[in-house]
Amino acid sequence: MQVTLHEITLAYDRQPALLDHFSCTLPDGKLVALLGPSGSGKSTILNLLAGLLTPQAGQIFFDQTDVTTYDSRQRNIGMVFQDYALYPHLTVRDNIAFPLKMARFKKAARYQRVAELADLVQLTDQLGKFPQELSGGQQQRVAIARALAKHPALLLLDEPLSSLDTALREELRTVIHHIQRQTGVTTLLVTHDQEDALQIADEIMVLAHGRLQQIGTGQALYQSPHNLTVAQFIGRPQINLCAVTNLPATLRTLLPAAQLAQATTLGIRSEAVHVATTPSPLTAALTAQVRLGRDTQSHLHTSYGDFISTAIAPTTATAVPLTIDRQGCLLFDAQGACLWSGGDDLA
Ligand SMILES: Nc1ncnc2c1ncn2[C@@H]1O[C@H](COP(=O)(O)OP(=O)(O)OP(=O)(O)O)[C@@H](O)[C@H]1O
Repeated sequence: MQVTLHEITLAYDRQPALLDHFSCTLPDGKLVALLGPSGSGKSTILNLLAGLLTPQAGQIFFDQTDVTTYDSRQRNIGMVFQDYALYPHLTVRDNIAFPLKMARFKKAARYQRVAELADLVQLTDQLGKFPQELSGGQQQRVAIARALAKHPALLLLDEPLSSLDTALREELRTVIHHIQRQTGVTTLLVTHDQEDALQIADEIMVLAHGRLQQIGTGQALYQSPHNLTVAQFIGRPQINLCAVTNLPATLRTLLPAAQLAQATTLGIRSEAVHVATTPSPLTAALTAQVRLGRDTQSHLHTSYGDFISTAIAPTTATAVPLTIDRQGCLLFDAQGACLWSGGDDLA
C-alpha cells in the first residue's frame, strides 16, 4: 500500500505550525526510515499516520483512499514502540494472539497465526515464556509479531531499537529487515540514529526544521545532499566545512568555477582528505590522531579550516602534505542549498 501525506499542516495548541504544508509519499512495500533531530516532528508524523492526531489541514491517503478522518481502528495499522508495551501477565503466545482475540478470531485460527509469526520472528521456542523472561531484543520481536498479527497494511516502528544495547540493536536491525522483506508490508521506521536508517531502509526521509529536507537512498543522501542540513546529518564523522573565501588556489582549481563563484561554503568528506604522495602546496598540522578500533580519525589544522580525516594511517608526523579528492567535495550557497557535489560526477 502506498501512503501519501498531502500538504499537511499541524500545530500544537497555539504554537507555530510544526508541520507546514508537509508532503511525502511512502512507496508501496518499502521500508522507509524517518530520520531527524530530536523535536523535528518524527513522532508527530507517526501519530498522524496512526490516526492518533488529526491535521488542521491537508490529507492522508492510503493508496487512493482518503483516511484523514478515519480513527486508528479503521486504518489497519500495526505499531511498535520503543518500550515494547507487552502485557506482562500474558505469555509470548498470548501477547502475539491478543489483537486476534480482541477481533474474535477462533482459537485454532489464532494459534495458527501465532505459529506463523513466531517462525517469522524466530521465537518458536519461547512461546510459553512471559515477557520478563526474555531479552530486550526478544521482547521487541514479540511486539513486532503482535503488530503484524492482523496483516496490517502499514507497519509503524517508533524508535524500536533505542532501548537496546549495541549488539542487540545490530541483531534486531537484521530481524526487522528480514521481516519487512518477508511480509512486504509498507513500513515506516522512526529513528534518530542514522546507522539504523542507513543499514536497513530502502529510502530515508530527513526531517528538520518542520520540513522534509530530502528523501532518497542512503547513498544518494550522502553523495548528493540537497542542502547543508542533510550533508551534516548523514555521515560520521560529520562533513568538514570551510568558508570559500579562505580557500587556497590549489583547492579552488579542483572545483567547478561557475558554482564556486556562487558558493559560500565548501564541504569535504573525511575520507577525501589524504596525505599526498608527491609534493603538495596544501599542508596541514596534524594535531591529534584518535584510534577507533580499525579506523583512525586524524585532526588537521590548516589556514582555511580544521578538518577530520579518516584516510590517514597512524603516523608520528606533526605536519603532512595533503591531497583532496574532488568526489568528496560539495559546494553550498549562503542559504545552504547544495550547488554542486563531487558525488554528481559519479552518477
Ligand atoms: N502533545 C503535544 N503538545 C504540545 N507540543 C507537543 C506535543 N507533542 C509534541 N510536541 C512538540 O512538538 C515538537 C515535535 O515533537 P515530536 O515528538 O513529534 O518530535 P520527534 O522528532 O519525534 O522528537 P524525539 O526524537 O525527541 O522523539 C516538539 O517540540 C514537542 O515538544
